[in-house]
Amino acid sequence: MNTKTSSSYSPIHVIGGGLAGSEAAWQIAEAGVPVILHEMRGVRGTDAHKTDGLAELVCSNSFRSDDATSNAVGVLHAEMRLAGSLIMHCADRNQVPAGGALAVDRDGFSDAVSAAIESHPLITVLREEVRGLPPKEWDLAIIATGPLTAPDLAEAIRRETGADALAFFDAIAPIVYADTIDMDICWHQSRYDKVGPGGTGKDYINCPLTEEEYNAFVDALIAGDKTGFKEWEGTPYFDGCLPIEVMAERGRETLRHGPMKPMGLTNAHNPAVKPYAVVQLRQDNALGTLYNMVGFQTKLKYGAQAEIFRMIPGLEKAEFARLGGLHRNTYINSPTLLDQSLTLKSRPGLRFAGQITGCEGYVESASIGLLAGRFAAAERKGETPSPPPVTTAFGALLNHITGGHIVSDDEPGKRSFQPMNVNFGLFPPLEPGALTRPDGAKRFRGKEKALAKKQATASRALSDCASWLGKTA
Ligand SMILES: Cc1cc2nc3c(=O)[nH]c(=O)nc-3n(C[C@H](O)[C@H](O)[C@H](O)COP(=O)(O)OP(=O)(O)OC[C@H]3O[C@@H](n4cnc5c(N)ncnc54)[C@H](O)[C@@H]3O)c2cc1C
Repeated sequence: MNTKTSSSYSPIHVIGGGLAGSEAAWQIAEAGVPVILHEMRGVRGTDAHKTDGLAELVCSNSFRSDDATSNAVGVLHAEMRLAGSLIMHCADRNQVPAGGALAVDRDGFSDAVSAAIESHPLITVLREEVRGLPPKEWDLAIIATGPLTAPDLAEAIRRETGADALAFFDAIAPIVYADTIDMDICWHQSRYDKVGPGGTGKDYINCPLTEEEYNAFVDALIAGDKTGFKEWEGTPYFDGCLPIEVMAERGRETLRHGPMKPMGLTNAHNPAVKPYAVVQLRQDNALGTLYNMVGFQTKLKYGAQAEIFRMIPGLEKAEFARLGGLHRNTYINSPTLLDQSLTLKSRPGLRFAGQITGCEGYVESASIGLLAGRFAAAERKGETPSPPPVTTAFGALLNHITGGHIVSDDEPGKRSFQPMNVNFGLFPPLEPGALTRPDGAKRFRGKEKALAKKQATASRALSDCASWLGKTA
């Protein structure tokens, strides 16, 4: 095996070159420790990945809100940037306009991550499927094989952990060729004309529906031909990623209050008439030739998808670059299995990272990869890994996964562990008296208080993260 080893340390093995594994490998190498990154794509694919590129985004191209002042995922972005994240660096350089969100050109992003990893003097990439738990010689290793871990390794993990496999469903949304969207019916506008970084307030394409069109669309969704998935019956959906037809089944108005809400949008072709519902499409590549249907993840059969989505005004002649789909998503019961440095308690030296630990989302997966990489590098150098304070977004998410924050009588493993996006509910409450109005008055009114709490939590997180990293925020 030809490995790059211009370091006195022996290598750490990272299995899986997705968002978490790529970030973990980068952090280890930047700490001066060599890495061998094992990625199976190129030899074996998954049901959702389409390329051999590292850190491929399997569905949406959005890293969600980039607002570090009052949004938890925006705070996580900022903390990752402070910690020298490769994933954030490449996302920032491949940004496409998306209102207040950070969305990326998916190919440009993955190419940038691949180039940085493959050219790093301390990282060796091996294209191979790892079929079992790391052998003894790999004394330090990280498993970051994601929700679509190949079956042999998934079975080996199940045998080692002894726990029943946990799983839920994730669905992906279709992507449309922009030049097949009828712009005599649709118009460009961001909700409430919000202007994000590099944006114009016109970042989305909007398709208007009348009440009659909306009702016909909902009926068609409910009647549509669904993918058969009997073997997975009883597996729950992740609530943040419900298939659109499942939302439609929950009530006629559900979609109009969810992904099809018309608020903050004015039909440029007919400003006097308020649309009853709106379908939004977000730019998916830097060229602006592809747009994804926002919140339209689906398990409808391919034929049914094309037919039903062409009922949407403006999409009558839409051609799809990719249709939606449904995938099983596997994760481990981390609160019982992992310690605070993401090490498997039953096998010192073996860490887990990314979505397989039970976090949810691209940014969260990458951030847990970042932490696992730092912890493993510290261990290799004979240092004690130091977890981030629980007041940071890193620490809040880590504590959700490892269960360290549970102070009730319940054992961590006894609660039902559900994958979760980062959110302010995971952060500890503010210290008494932490909220003060700029004018010095004590009382906040209504929404003002909720916003002030988020802002104070965000600012505490960034300053504590900077101290943890030995930097200034
Ligand atoms: C269908 C689907 C849609 C999703 N959509 C979104 C979304 O829109 N937005 C969002 O924020 N999150 C989404 N997620 C959730 C999650 O953010 C992504 O799955 C994310 O890619 C997880 O990052 P990861 O690094 O943990 O796993 P991955 O990015 O999947 O990386 C794991 C890597 O490990 C490799 N691998 C697997 N088994 C082996 C093996 N045995 N040997 C070697 N290599 C192996 C895989 O090829 C892959 O490259 C989705 C998940 C799924 C399953």
